[in-house]
Parts: sequence; C-alpha cells; structure tokens
Amino acid sequence: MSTPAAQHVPGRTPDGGPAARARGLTKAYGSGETAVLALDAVDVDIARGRFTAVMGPSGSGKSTLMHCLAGLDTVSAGRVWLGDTEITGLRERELTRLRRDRIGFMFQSFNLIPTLTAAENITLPMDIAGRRPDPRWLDQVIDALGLRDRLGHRPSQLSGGQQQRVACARALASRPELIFADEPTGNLDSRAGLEVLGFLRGAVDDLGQTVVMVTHDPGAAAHSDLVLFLADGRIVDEMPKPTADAVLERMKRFDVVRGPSGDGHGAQEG
Ligand SMILES: Nc1ncnc2c1ncn2[C@@H]1O[C@H](COP(=O)(O)OP(=O)(O)OP(=O)(O)O)[C@@H](O)[C@H]1O
Repeated sequence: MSTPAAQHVPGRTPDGGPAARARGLTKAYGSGETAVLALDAVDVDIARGRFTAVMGPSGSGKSTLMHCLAGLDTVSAGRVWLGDTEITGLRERELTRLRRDRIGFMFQSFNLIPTLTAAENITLPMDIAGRRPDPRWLDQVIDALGLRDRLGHRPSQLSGGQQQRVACARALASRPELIFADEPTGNLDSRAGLEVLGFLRGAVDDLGQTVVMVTHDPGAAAHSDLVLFLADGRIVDEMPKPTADAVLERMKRFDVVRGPSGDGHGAQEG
C-alpha cells in the first residue's frame, strides 16, 4: 500500500487537526558532491492523540524527520507546523520557547541530570521556564509511571528502566502537545523496554497524549497505532495497527527490494 503523497498524506486521520504536519519537507546536509538529501519533499501528518512510530533502514532520515518536526533542526525547503503554528521561519528564541512549552522529548540515553533527584529532573524543564506544573497532572503522571517511591533518588540510584520512566515523566510533566521519543528503549533490556512502551501507550490511551517514536525494533513499533516507513528520505509506506511480525516482514523487504537507485520503491504491501 505504497501511497503517492499527491493522493494521500501518510498519517492523516479524518478526525480533528493533526498535532504536527509537514509539506514538502526537504533537508540537505552539505553541498556539492558531498551533499546528502536526508529528507526529500516529505508530506506527513502526525495524528493527535495517537502513537506513531517511524521506522526505516539506517540513514533513511528518521532522526532528521524528528528533528525537523520538533524544530531542533532547520529545513532546506518545505514547511512544518506544530498544531496551527508554522515553525519554519521562527527565530531560534521562539523555537526554543516552543520546544520548551509545547513538546516533550525522550532520548535513548535518558539525558537526566545526575546531581538532581528524580523529582527535580521531572520538573526541570518547567522550572527553567518559570512555569509551575499542575500538581494534579504531575501526581497522575508520577503514579502512572510508578515513580512515587523513587522521587528522592538520583539517576545513579535508579535502574535503566526507572531512569527512562523519569525521562518519560519529564516529557509528560508540562502536558505537551507532542512527545518525541528517539529510540526510547534502545538502552533497555526487553522487560524494561516493554514497561516503557506500556507507559507510552498509556500516555496516549489514558492521558490523551500524542507520541512520535523513532525505533529500529519491530516489537517496539507494534505498540504504536501507525508505523511510517522511511527509505532514502521519503515516506514509502505506512502500516496501521502494526504487529511485530508484519513490521519485521516489511523491514526485510527494504533489504531485498532496494534497486540500483537505492530508493526503496517497488516495495508492495503484502
Ligand atoms: N549533521 C549531518 N551532516 C551530514 N549528514 C548528515 C547529518 N545528519 C544526518 N546526515 C545524513 O542524513 C541521512 C539521514 O540521517 P538520519 O540520522 O536522519 O537517519 P536515520 O534513519 O535516523 O539513521 P539511523 O537509523 O542510523 O539513526 C544519512 O545519510 C546521514 O548520514
């Protein structure tokens, strides 16, 4: 079910406006002979209140797509919106504020401050912004993530899974419009990884959050509502209600189908 962008925008759902969207999103690194086209005129909608996974071979542009959608990187051409706000063209200061106030981030390496307690890490972005977390919401997040009895611990006193749960709480604390998670289970064993995926799923189902997750793991992608497949800087396929087996099969075809041009096209959904 490869879908030309002109007829169908990947990720689009009929209900409500998207949490984020991009049109003609193009990102080139370098210039001349060494130029790399990391994103090639991508059209995408990120559905609000859903869990979207982004997959694709190494170098296909997953991180670049996430960084451009989150305003962490500039675009070479095209337009990007967070909700109704066009972020392409915003000044760095406005982008910093937008990221801080409206987006939550989770990374493979947790990115917690070692000298701060779990509680301090969770509220740090809001403290920096001079904003007070909604105590009821924060309580709900802390309990949902099972962190109540760990709040006074520093990261070194927590397991990897617990540290990622703190990072998840930090991403949720400001009740952001969108959470970007870049390989959030990449550093975790499978049990801790499953736990974190369950919490992200719960953030969507129970707390109404919107999550976009970059992953290499078909099992992780299976927790999402929709998988977007990137190849050579283009969204070449999408899979609603994914299962790990179906995602694995789809990923395998990137290895065998890539023709001499390496563009990954020609893949047919089975
Ligand atoms: N700062 C940069 N300078 C030059 N080229 C870059 C830069 N960042 C990314 N690229 C190139 O852009 C392309 C897309 O990279 P990106 O990191 O988005 O891919 P990815 O799908 O996230 O890869 P991986 O799964 O290996 O993390 C790659 O060819 C990469 O080498």
